[in-house]
Amino acid sequence: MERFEPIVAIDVPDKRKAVQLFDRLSNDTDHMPIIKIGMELFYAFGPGIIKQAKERGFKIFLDLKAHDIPNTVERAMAQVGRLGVAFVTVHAAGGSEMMKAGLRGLKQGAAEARNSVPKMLAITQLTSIDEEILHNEQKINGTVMESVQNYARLADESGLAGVVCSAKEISAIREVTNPDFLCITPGIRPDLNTHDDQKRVVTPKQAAEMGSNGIVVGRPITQSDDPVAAYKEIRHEFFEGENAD
Ligand SMILES: O=C(O)c1cc(=O)[nH]c(=O)n1[C@@H]1O[C@H](COP(=O)(O)O)[C@@H](O)[C@H]1O
Repeated sequence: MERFEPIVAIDVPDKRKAVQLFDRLSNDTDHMPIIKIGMELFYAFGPGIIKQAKERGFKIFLDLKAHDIPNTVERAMAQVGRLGVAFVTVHAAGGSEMMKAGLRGLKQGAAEARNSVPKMLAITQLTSIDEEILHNEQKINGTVMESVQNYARLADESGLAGVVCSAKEISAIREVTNPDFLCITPGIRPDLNTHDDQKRVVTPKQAAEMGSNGIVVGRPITQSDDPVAAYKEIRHEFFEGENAD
């Protein structure tokens, strides 16, 4: 099973803080994480911030969670394909037509820029959603697990590389998807007493045991007094000591 280096979500408001984290995570670690650039940094600093991370040797997970009509997503993904990133995200709730259009655009943009095609991942149910929100606000019957499983099947059928989900749903997803389908899992907390706004959380070790292909971790690293030490500890837990820093 393919397992990626931990994906560190650099959810910070200013460029200086972001670059400081890039420097520390590239200079002070033997195994560099994948860097996740999300809406906060990208809306403020655009492709330039990706370039700054790439210059330090990082692979980039660009998390803009596209969710729009198929034509708009196709055209947006054509632009993303030109940026030379490793992963991109779309919402499975946009439907199979949207996901297929996004993939088409991504491949076209990547080919034009002679980049390799980024892995496209579908958001299933955000890890901040629980059954109460599913039932009362989204008006979806059934369990979170069933909804996530349904979206994963749809993403796999649409040709995507994988999904973003909680590690808790991996075994249900594996029942309905191709063997090499990726499950990338945020909602990671080394200390399960600290949830923040996350609802479906597991530890790095539990994520590994549940078959996660890669963990996404933000605040437990970026808000730590020592982000490098926190990263190393989380990485060590995920890889259970093998190959660890
Ligand atoms: O797509 C994501 O990365 C994502 C999906 C999801 O369901 N839940 C989720 O938390 N994320 C992202 O994962 C990161 C989690 O951050 P922390 O809760 O600080 O570890 C954030 O950047 C979220 O945007």
